[in-house]
Amino acid sequence: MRYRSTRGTGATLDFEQVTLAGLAPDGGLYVPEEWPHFSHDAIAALAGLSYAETAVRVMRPFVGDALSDDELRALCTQAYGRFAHRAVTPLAQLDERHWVLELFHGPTLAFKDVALQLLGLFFERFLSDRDTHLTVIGATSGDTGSAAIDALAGRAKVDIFMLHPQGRVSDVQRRQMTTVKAPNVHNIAVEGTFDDAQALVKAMFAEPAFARRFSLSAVNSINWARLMAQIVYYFYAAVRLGAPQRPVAFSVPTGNFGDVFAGYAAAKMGLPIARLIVATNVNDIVARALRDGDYSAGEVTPTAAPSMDIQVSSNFERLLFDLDADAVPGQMAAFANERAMRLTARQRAGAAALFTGVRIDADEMALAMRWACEGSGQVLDPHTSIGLAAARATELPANVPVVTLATAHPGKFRDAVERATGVRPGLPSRVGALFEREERYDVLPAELEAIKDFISARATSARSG
Ligand SMILES: Cc1ncc(COP(=O)(O)O)c(C=O)c1O
Ligand SMILES: N[C@@H](CCOP(=O)(O)O)C(=O)O
Repeated sequence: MRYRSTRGTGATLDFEQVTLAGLAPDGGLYVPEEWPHFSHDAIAALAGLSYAETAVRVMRPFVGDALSDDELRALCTQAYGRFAHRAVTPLAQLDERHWVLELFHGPTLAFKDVALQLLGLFFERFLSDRDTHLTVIGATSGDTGSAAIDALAGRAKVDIFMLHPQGRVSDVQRRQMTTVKAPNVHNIAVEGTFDDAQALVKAMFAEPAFARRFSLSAVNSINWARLMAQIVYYFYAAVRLGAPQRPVAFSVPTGNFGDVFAGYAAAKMGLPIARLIVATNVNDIVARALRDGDYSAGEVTPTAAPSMDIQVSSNFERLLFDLDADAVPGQMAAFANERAMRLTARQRAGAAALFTGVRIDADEMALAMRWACEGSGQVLDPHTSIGLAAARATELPANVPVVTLATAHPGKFRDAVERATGVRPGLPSRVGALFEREERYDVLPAELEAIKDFISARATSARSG
């Protein structure tokens, strides 16, 4: 399998190269040259397999010869061995139609662990026979940061610099990042929004000399390996609910469009997905784009679901490329200049065939959280509740089960959950004594030169190179 950039320039890469590269030098995102196809029988054969074995089968065509079957299996077994639930991503039923897929049983309590535990091992494996020290840069609205830091802390040959928007992540999220003491971990609180942090990360990749000097790599969902690992749980859940015989719908709390794009990839690979519900909070750029073709970024509004407080949704570019590739370079240039662009007719029609965008406000989120809590005793976090509210608002054929992706543990957002339900969720013991540990982070302005200077002064590759 080879990967090409959504901006259409530059060389194609293999899986190992694409994993280490992160973002393409032309500013695009890497996508596979073609989608592997799973037949009805190949999907049926996934029934009863463990999560790790399902992961091996689903990811195999994307990995190519970068890893042998045995190597891939060993890495998946190691990554998913750290999850607190034997099913890794178990399903819980809310009523006859609604299910939640619990993606928060990893070490840092959010769906990010599913991919990042594996990505940390891929980095280690691919760097083992290279004379390279990687500088991983990332932007987080709260969950990617802690998951990436957990996956990379203390690893040889990798430094991680993680940018979060100052004051806009929950106290648990911040402490999960800032109380990690490993010397290769560097936390930066940026005076701005997540979008500012993400733009700074992309700007560093766009400077070839800087990117080369520090061997930059990415842990955000701009890195293809992240999305590849997220495709697995769509197969795992759908097969448990009757696929390939029965189609399943998914409702996905959405910000950067990575998780729901992984669902789109699963559908392209042959999984019978009846609908992908793209659930946003009031930061609804993607819901608007799907509804009206208008992809225009407004100001970010802080909400009780801070991980989705995003207006520039990186992975939407991958969808636009898959639906009408020729239009993408012009659209992205327009967006860079005006923070606005329009979808083509082909993109709108192609997206409408599978996606429904739904914007959920604070009251609707709280209502859904209470419905789950009172009806089935399930305490959901604000992001998952947005997904559930959108799922309940979407009409589907009677025999189609709807799976809402439970993207975070409610304990990460205790105050918001308590406000809506009166229940204050606890934190699982695996996160440790977060509130007793000392925090360590630097506050920097959202300015490229300030961030580059900070990285230049601390990256190991600067000392050795
Ligand atoms: C808890 C939670 N839910 C949902 C999302 C949105 O996922 P995506 O950015 O892949 O659309 C995020 C952030 O990525 C998150 O941390
Ligand atoms: N919600 C995310 C934002 C970054 O998303 P990613 O999936 O692109 O890493 C976060 O928690 O940081």
